[in-house]
Amino acid sequence: MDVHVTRSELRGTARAPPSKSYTHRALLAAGYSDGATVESPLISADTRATARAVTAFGGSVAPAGSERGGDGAAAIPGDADAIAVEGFGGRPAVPDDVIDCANSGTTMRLVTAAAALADGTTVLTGDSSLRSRPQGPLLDALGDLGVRAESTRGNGQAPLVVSGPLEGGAVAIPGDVSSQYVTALLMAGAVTDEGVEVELTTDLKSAPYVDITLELLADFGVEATPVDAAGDPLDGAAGAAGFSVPGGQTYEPAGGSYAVPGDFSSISYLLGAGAVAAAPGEAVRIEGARPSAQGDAAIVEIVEEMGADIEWDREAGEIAVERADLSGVTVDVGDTPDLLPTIAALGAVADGDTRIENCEHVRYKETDRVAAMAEELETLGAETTEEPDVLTIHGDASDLTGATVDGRHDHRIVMALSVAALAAEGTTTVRGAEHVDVSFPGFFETMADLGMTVDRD
Ligand SMILES: O=C(O)C1=C[C@@H](OP(=O)(O)O)[C@@H](O)[C@H](O)C1
Ligand SMILES: C=C(OP(=O)(O)O)C(=O)O
Repeated sequence: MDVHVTRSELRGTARAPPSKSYTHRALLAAGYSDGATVESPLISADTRATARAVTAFGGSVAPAGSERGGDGAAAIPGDADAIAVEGFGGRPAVPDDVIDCANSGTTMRLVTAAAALADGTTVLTGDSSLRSRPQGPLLDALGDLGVRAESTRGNGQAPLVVSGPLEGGAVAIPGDVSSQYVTALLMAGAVTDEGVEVELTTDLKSAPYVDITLELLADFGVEATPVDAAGDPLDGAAGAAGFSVPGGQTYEPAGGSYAVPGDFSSISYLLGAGAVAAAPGEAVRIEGARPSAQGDAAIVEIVEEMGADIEWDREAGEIAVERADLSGVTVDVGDTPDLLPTIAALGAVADGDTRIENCEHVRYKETDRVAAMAEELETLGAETTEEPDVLTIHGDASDLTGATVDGRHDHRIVMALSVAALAAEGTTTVRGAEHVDVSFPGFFETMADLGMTVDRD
């Protein structure tokens, strides 16, 4: 599907969708439990993949309050305000079919480790994008823990074959490809007999996502600890040399339910759009923005540093942003890879250079987002410089004019280019707009409600 975005003035209030990262973890944690309710979940293509996996392992998912069973993930309406999960306990059944992780890297990593707990063989696949992403370090780690975990093509990419059961043990793994490998091992390790000790062989990228994992595990009564090189406990994942999770634990959320916070990766598009295109003298307001362990909340400070006037009432979870003349910034995205597309789009609108550093791991997402943003912003008239680990957008040499740009089958590229389109002369066509279904299904409806002129084919 193509959408056609015309330069617009925005005003009014939007609500952030629930966090995709928290929803994935809450659904699987509920699966590891004897059952729990996930409140305010994100219902999207990616989280439906995790819900399907929970069902495949012998659990069940249904809108809270509905009859048990039903068609599982597919039957959950997009506006479900809670999901009742029947858990499979610590031992997943061997699925009777291939688990399709669709476009979701988080699902594939977390479910690969879960599959290792089953006393049999599970096959996992995904769409062409997901089948091109790296799974090798997790497969090697599971292999070192005594599990058969292989790529059918022998190249560390899906389809994958996993044969358990995983008993636990000590394992070393790189931290600079995907933090999801660590999350996966910690979540599964808690229900093994022996527990899992993870040693990192490199620095940890995307560390705040492991903090999300640690926070959620604690909320489910599961203990997992980041440690320094001496093995001493740390308060969080930043700078950790490893992680330790005892076995034999039971997932049990306080009160039998878990409430998912708003998604700051999705908020970044709403905040960026307001900073670029809020009507003169008016603000764009965002609800559902309470603080959590999400590293992507850094977008507030980043857009402020670019020159926008932002008010964030953390208690109420409300952000207000007005349009501003933006200036370029230098940002390290080692902890916040998903912000690169948004920051790059804003850099194309700002004066001066925007330099996005420490971004090599952003090349391993749904697409190579460093190259994709460089190329598609240049189609709009921006000037960029791409290096292996740095993307620079030269705002002074960027004069955005509407054009046809390719969303690269990547939800974040689609949404970031739509933000850039708000500052371009004329109309911009964004191809592949349907991919917002992965993390923000109502994105274009939300933007239209704020005043974006958007037509769809
Ligand atoms: O754990 C998670 O929920 C995620 C971790 C990040 O991936 P990496 O850890 O692979 O950088 C991020 O890009 C992804 O959108 C979600
Ligand atoms: C990369 C992302 O998610 P995943 O790794 O789950 O595909 C994302 O949401 O930007």
